[in-house]
Amino acid sequence: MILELHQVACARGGRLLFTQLSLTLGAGEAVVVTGPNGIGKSSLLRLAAGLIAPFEGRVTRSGRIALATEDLALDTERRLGEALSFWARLDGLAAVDRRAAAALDTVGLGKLADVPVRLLSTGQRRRAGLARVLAAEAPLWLLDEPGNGLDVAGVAMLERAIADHRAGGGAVLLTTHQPLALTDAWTLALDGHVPA
Ligand SMILES: Nc1ncnc2c1ncn2[C@@H]1O[C@H](COP(=O)(O)OP(=O)(O)OP(=O)(O)O)[C@@H](O)[C@H]1O
Repeated sequence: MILELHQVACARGGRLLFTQLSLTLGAGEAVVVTGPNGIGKSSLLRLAAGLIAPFEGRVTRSGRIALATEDLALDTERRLGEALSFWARLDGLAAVDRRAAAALDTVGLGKLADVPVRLLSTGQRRRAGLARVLAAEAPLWLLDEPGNGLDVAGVAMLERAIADHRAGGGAVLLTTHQPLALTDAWTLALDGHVPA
């Protein structure tokens, strides 16, 4: 088990968003969270990441996580390669520069390692966010709308990265409004968990 949510309820701003949500993610599994704007998809990822506490129920994780949201979480003043190495070092990983370079190559940004993060385009920022996830080598990926702003090749790269991560025993919980080609992924429709 990489992630388990047991009978979880989530409240934000004093409002109950969803209740009675149970979910188990094991090695190689992927769950796609669906639902309309504002239903609580990002909140669910934050719960899974441990950034917010459940109102009720229990969240259990067995290892490190890599979370990618709208916020790039890379130092905008650093060069891209250095910004990625910084995170990998913080995660206590070895060979951080090599790891960062490999991740940048995978997302197609290998030539931009020396460019300051603030100069990246929208899609390049998305790719950089995925590079941060790749470099973290965490078993659990939590991806909030990872395809936003990506071109066709970028979406294909994202799908491949997710497949490789799962093939290596990782798990993925993600939200998306756009269709992504993910083999044998479960869909979790949050609509079914909105309190009456
Ligand atoms: N820090 C916060 N304090 C209070 N309310 C919040 C907070 N963060 C989110 N909310 C509220 O929680 C609800 C769910 O937000 P969330 O971002 O989880 O939705 P979502 O399903 O991801 O939406 P979208 O599809 O638009 O990204 C919204 O009504 C939002 O206003």
